[in-house]
Amino acid sequence: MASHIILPPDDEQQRREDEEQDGGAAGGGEQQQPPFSAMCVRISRDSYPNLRALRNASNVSLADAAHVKISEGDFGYVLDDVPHLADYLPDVPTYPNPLQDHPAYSTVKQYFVNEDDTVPQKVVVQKNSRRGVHFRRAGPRQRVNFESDEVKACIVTCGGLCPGLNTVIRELVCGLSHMYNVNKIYGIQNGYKGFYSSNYVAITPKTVNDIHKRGGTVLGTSRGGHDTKKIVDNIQDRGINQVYIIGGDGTQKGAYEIYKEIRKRGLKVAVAGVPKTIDNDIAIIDKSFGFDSAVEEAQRAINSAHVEACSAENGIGLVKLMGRYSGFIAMYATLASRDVDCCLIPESPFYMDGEGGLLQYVERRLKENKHMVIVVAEGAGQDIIAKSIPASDQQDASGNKLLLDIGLWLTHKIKDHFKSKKMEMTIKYIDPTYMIRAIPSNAADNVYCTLLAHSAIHGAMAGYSSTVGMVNGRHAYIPFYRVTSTRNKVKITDRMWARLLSSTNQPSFLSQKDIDEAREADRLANKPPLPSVANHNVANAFDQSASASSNCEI
Ligand SMILES: Nc1ncnc2c1ncn2[C@@H]1O[C@H](COP(=O)(O)OP(=O)(O)O)[C@@H](O)[C@H]1O
Ligand SMILES: O=P(O)(O)OC[C@H]1O[C@](O)(COP(=O)(O)O)[C@@H](O)[C@@H]1O
Ligand SMILES: [Mg+2]
Repeated sequence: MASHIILPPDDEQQRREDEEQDGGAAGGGEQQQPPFSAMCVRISRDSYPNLRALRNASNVSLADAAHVKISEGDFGYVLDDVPHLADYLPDVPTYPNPLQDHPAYSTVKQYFVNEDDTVPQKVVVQKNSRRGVHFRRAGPRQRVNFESDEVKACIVTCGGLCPGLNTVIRELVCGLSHMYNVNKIYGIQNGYKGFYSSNYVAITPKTVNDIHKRGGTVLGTSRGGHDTKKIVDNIQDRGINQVYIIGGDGTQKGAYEIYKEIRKRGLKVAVAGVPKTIDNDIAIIDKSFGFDSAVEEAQRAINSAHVEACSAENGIGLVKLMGRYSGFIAMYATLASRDVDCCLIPESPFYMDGEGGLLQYVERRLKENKHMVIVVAEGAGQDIIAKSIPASDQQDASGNKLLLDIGLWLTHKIKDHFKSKKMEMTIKYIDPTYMIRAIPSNAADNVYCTLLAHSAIHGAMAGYSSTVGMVNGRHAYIPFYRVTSTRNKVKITDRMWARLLSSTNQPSFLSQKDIDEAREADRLANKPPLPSVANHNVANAFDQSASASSNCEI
């Protein structure tokens, strides 16, 4: 992985401009800070020449650097922009947005989003803060790059299930049809491989009318099967010009590959990613759709575990929840429930035996309360299980590591412990993982899915290719590379995890070394390595925004 971005090698003019800029930026004195009151900051196109800021964002491979569009404004303002059709098709025509004649929208005071509106990545600032990184605000544009009858859109869902998938599909179809009068919309079946191995299915508002009441995805989904060339060949052959891709981090990586191939071929095709993940592990965005529904459903399992535990002598209820690398569902379900005595997540190491270990805590809790509830995220404690069970290193078709069953393993360990102590106890292990992600989305998620779908449509119609997402409560177009280059994780050095520890009263299980390591990891994650000749304005902006990257933190 490259430590920073470089300019495309063929852009000699840009290189010269950058060198001139370097001098200015390095020699600049202190700038006065503007008032920072609005969520969306308006910028002027002329105020930010294009830039060597490219070199300062982290986690972007050299090959991707050519696709990064970063612009600078005053007072440390940085726009991390998304690609547009006009970037490689300079003569792409524009048309008035048909929404302007739509009766439902005629009363809206300012329906169209100003082209220069942007959304800040960080909203908590200090008096002297630089303005930091911004994303292009989502929403309908005055002019679009597609005529309604020219659009041939397709929708695909990839990866694991998540509540709300059907709602997003429904709202994409209804939004395209009702807002933009698009009537050529196709469903790709069973994930990425469906682009080249199945028929495309025509979908209309009528056929999707009731699907939001059902869990799963009516289009089907799968892991693996991403073959960029075959996918783009099919898009090209079938004349598709808007591709809506709903899926998690793996899917968004795939969407980015598709976009790059489309651009390489010079096709007039917009790619819109709608991020999906029940684990809530997608970077930058506030929260992924379906997450609230999943946390709500998890309460039912935790309640059952509590009832079982309370009804037995020394009863333990153990609930395993999803969360491969990120323990957000476990953390939020625990905080919401208040019946949980211990929550274990992948981000927070723990140990079983000895002073301060899990077994000692369980024993103490049973002696005090006669019952307890443990919530464990599926990715927790994989390192300790691997010590007792040889790890197989198996992967799923998408290359995700297959996990060992921490719930079952803990159940046996706890049973063995109390047996050796000759202490009566009962443990009930509940694994509701697939039940939680197979439900339909709740009301709040349904609304969220609708807005995401609409943002995706407005962006594609206006010629942008990006992932859509909510950033600090406002919808934004986020570059693909940004959502795929890091993973959102629970920060055990943040206040939210402290709240959890204080609500469960569990030990933190952390040694000083663990804490130091966690702090160091945060520090490194928040500080992109700087190139030798740095533009400090932009570097600082990235610094600040990175420290705000822990979404779901209050
Ligand atoms: N690095 C990648 N490049 C291209 N496609 C990918 C990449 N990682 C995953 N994919 C594809 O994205 C799809 C979904 O990925 P997966 O990891 O299973 O789920 P999710 O998108 O929910 O994380 C799969 O079809 C997989 O082949
Ligand atoms: O059995 P499957 O379908 O592979 O799904 C299991 C995984 O799906 C997840 O829900 C995550 O799915 P995504 O990667 O699709 O977001 C994990 O929590 C879980 O490990
Ligand atoms: Mg994933």
